Amino acid sequence: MSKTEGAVEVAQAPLGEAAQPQTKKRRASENGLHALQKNGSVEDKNLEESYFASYSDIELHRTMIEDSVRTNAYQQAIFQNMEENIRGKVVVDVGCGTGILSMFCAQAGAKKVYAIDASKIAVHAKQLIEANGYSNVITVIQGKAEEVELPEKVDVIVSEWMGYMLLYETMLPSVLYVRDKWLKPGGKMYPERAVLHMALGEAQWITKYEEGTYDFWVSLNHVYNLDMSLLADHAVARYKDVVHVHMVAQEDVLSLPTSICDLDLTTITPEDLRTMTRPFSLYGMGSRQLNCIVLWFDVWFPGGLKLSTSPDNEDTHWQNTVLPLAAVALQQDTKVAGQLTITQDLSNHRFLNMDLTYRVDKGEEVTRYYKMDDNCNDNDF
Ligand SMILES: C[S@@+](CC[C@H](N)C(=O)[O-])C[C@H]1O[C@@H](n2cnc3c(N)ncnc32)[C@H](O)[C@@H]1O
Repeated sequence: MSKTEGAVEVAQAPLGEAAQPQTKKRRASENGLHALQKNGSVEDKNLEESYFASYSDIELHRTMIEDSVRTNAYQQAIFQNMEENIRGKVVVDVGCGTGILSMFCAQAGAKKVYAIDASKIAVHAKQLIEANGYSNVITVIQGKAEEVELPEKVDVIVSEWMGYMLLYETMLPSVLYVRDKWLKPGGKMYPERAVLHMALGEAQWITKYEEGTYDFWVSLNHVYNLDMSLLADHAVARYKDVVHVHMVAQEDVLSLPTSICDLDLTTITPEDLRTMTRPFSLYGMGSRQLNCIVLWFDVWFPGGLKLSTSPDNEDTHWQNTVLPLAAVALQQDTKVAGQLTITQDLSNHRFLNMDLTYRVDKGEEVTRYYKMDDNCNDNDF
C-alpha cells in the first residue's frame, strides 16, 4: 500500500450532510465560522472540525463555482501556459472542494493531480472525478493538507484559498505548508502573488442606514409622544463597529488605492501573515463625504493573468470589505494619513482584528478597532 493509498480513505457520506442551504453569499458557512466564534473556549480540534464541516455544504461550493470571474480566471490561467507549466507535470490541488480545479489541470494535460480536502466534500469530488473520466489522473485525498503524505514531490500547486479581504479564514498558511514540504524547487504556484488594496470611500448604503435609523427613532416622538432618539445613536454606533462585506460602486471610491500588503506566495511565510502593519497616505478626489475605508484584493497567476475583486471590476462573491468611519467632508486632495494593522485573532486564528488610526487633513487622530468574524457579512442592510 502506498503512502497515498493510506490517506485516501474517503468515507461515504450522504450528499450535503451537515449542511444547510446557503441563503447568503459567503465563504465558510454560518454553521462553521459562527460555531467557531461561539465556542471560543472549546479545543482547536473542534474549531477545525466545524470549519471543515461548513465546507461539506454543496451550496457553498455552488456560490464559488457560480462566481464566473473567479472560476474563469483559474481555468484561463491553467490553460494559458498549459504546455509549459501543466502538461506532463505533477500537481497538488490544496483544498480541492468539488475537484473543479483538479479537473481543469487534468484537461490541461497534467500527468498526476493530488486533490486534497479535509471536508466531506472530498467524497463528492471523488464521485465527480470518476464521472468525468479523470480517475486515472486525479487521486482524491480526504485529509488536512498539513497531515497528508504524498508519494512524490510536485511541480505545481493550485489552490483557491482566498477569503474575504484576502486573509479572512486564514487558509493561506496551509498552502504555504504544502509549498515548503512538497513543491519542487522552482515549482509553480497558482496563484503566485496576492495584493490587498485600500482606498477611501463613501458607501451609499451606510448613509441610507444612518438616515433611516434616525428617521425611525426620532419619528416616534410624533407617534407616541416619547423621545426614543437616543437609540438611534446606539444603533448607528453598533452598525459602524462592524466590518461590512459589500460591493462599493466604482464612483464611490474617493481616492486612488494603496497596497496594504503585496505577497510573493513563493516566499512569504506563515509568520509574516500573523500581524501586518502598514502606514498609508490617501488623497481625496472630488468633494464628497468620506464614510468608509474600502479594501479589495487581486491575485496573479504564472503567465500574468490577474483575478481582481476591485470595485472597478465585475462583482465577485468576495465583494469588497468596508470599514465604516464617522462621516467627514472630503475635498479634492484632502490628505487622509494613518496606519492599518491586521492581526490574526488569538482565540480563533481564522478571524482577523484590525486597528485603524487616521487623521483627516490636520484634524484629530482617530483610532478605530474592527473584528472580522462571522458577524461581518451583514449585507442585508
Ligand atoms: C475556497 S474552497 C475552494 C474549493 C475548490 N478548490 C474550488 O475552487 O471550487 C477551499 C477548500 O479548501 C478546503 N481546505 C481548507 N483548508 C484546508 C486544509 N488545511 N486541508 C485540506 N483542505 C482544506 C476546504 O474544506 C474547502 O473545501
